[in-house]
Amino acid sequence: MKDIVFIHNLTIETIIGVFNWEHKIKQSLILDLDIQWDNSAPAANDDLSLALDYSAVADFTQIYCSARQFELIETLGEKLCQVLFKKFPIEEIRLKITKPDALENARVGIVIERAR
Ligand SMILES: Nc1nc2c(c(=O)[nH]1)N=C([C@H](O)[C@@H](O)CO)CN2
Repeated sequence: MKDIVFIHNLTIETIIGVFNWEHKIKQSLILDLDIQWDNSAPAANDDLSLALDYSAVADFTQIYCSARQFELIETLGEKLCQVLFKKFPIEEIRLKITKPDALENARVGIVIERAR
């Protein structure tokens, strides 16, 4: 089994959606990130500089997503993975994006898994 650093329930307000009315308002998205990271060295040394700092990843993700505008959550997910690979030395990401207000009678979203 591989180690993970996770950030779950990261709530972001951004412009997202395919319809014209969605281009004029911000909507909530909930992101769950599971990022592969070997946690043994940071644990052995009790050293944040060896760890994947979840607050740095969460802050970066928040700023990136709230500053961009896409139609599909698939596009946002793909672009976010690409910039996370550039910004942090990470190898694999599982990303779930939920759009909680999209449907009244269901919870919908996507899951993607990407490797560098
Ligand atoms: N697979 C997807 N389906 C839909 C998306 C999406 O981003 N990915 N978006 C919409 C609309 O924007 C919808 O959320 C408006 O309520 C519809 N289907």
